[in-house]
Amino acid sequence: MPRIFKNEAALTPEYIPSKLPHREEQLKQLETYFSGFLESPGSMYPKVVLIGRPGSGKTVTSRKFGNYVVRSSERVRYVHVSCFLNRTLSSVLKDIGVQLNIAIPKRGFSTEELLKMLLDMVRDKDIYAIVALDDVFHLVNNSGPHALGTLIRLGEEYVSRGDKYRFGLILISQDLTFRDQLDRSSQSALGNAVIKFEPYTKDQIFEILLARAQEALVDGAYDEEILEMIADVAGVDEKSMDEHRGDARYAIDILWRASKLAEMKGVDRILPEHVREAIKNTLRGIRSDELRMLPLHEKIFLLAIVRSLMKNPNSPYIPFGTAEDEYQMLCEQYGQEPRKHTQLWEYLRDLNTKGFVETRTSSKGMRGRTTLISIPSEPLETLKEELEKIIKGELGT
Ligand SMILES: Nc1ncnc2c1ncn2[C@@H]1O[C@H](COP(=O)(O)OP(=O)(O)OP(=O)(O)O)[C@@H](O)[C@H]1O
Repeated sequence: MPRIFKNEAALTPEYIPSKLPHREEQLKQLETYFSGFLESPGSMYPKVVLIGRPGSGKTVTSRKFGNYVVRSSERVRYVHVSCFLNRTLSSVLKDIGVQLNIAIPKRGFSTEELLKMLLDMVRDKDIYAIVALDDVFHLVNNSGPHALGTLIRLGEEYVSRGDKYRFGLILISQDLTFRDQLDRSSQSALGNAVIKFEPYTKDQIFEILLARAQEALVDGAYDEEILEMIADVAGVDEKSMDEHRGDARYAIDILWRASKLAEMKGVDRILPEHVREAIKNTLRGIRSDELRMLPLHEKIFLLAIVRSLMKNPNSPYIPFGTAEDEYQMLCEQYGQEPRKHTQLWEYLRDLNTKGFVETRTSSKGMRGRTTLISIPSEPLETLKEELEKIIKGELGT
């Protein structure tokens, strides 16, 4: 009887979820740009560029649109080509051929000949397709801008052959630098239709995780707080330049790893400690040097946070006041004069900036408005041992 997963596949990178929270707008835009082509295939050659940082949902949104295309039109197909795997024009053309079930010879022909064969077959079989070129900058970087220019300017080719427009084009990339490398007329043929994918905020990551968790995990195997804890490290944050911020892939990967850990340990709930370990596995190890550099009382305060969290293994967060009480006790134990309340806030801000802790304001109603603290990326036991060792050394006890 499974205890954590009900459908583990829903946490794999290839999975296309039934809902795409926060990408409804982009999907709608795609539908609008291609509506003329879908209603009247052959009447136009629509081209759209999707840009955004890794993990911002470009691929999954394009594929989801592909499902819509197939559902809503009997005549138009959807072809998704990875330019990471197909870095030359001939390789791209062959992949399009394979997906459209058109036999194109593997070798012995120039790119121009391959293109001509593809276009002839598409016309003879009366095929229409929307082609998405994912990570298209790989094609430009490896084969030069001319390769992509050829595809963009297929419109002229159809006209000169007296054929209809057979394809629509979706170009997916992290930014628009690939477009700047194209020659003038290809740029103008490409046009200005650009759909932007902003990095996800913490709240957005939370909702994405919630939707995925509902598909993948057994009810009761996770608390929403567990998902918030992951959202804290994966959502965009003005303070952090971490490249993973805003990346849904990273967030889903952490959830999957934490679920796996819970499963391996034979328990039926994902605990904060599983999340910490999962995040630690995706990142660097414990940052002893950075710990050492903190002022003594900031270390004691961090240790107080760690100890408070350890007393509450089921919850990822503790209120500020709890950490403060624990800090007072620790100061007594270490024979230290406690620092003032305002100084502790300064420490908290610094610990947050350095990535040791995350903070959020508690939701209204639940606990009143208070600052909640979590330590998402370090197993507490190792952090506690390390801090105690350093503090002892510093106090010479
Ligand atoms: N809004 C969303 N809802 C649910 N899952 C999402 C959402 N956005 C992204 N994902 C998931 O996050 C992962 C990464 O998304 P995707 O591959 O689409 O990103 P990308 O922008 O194409 O990144 P890259 O540039 O690295 O290819 C996938 O597993 C995808 O299913």
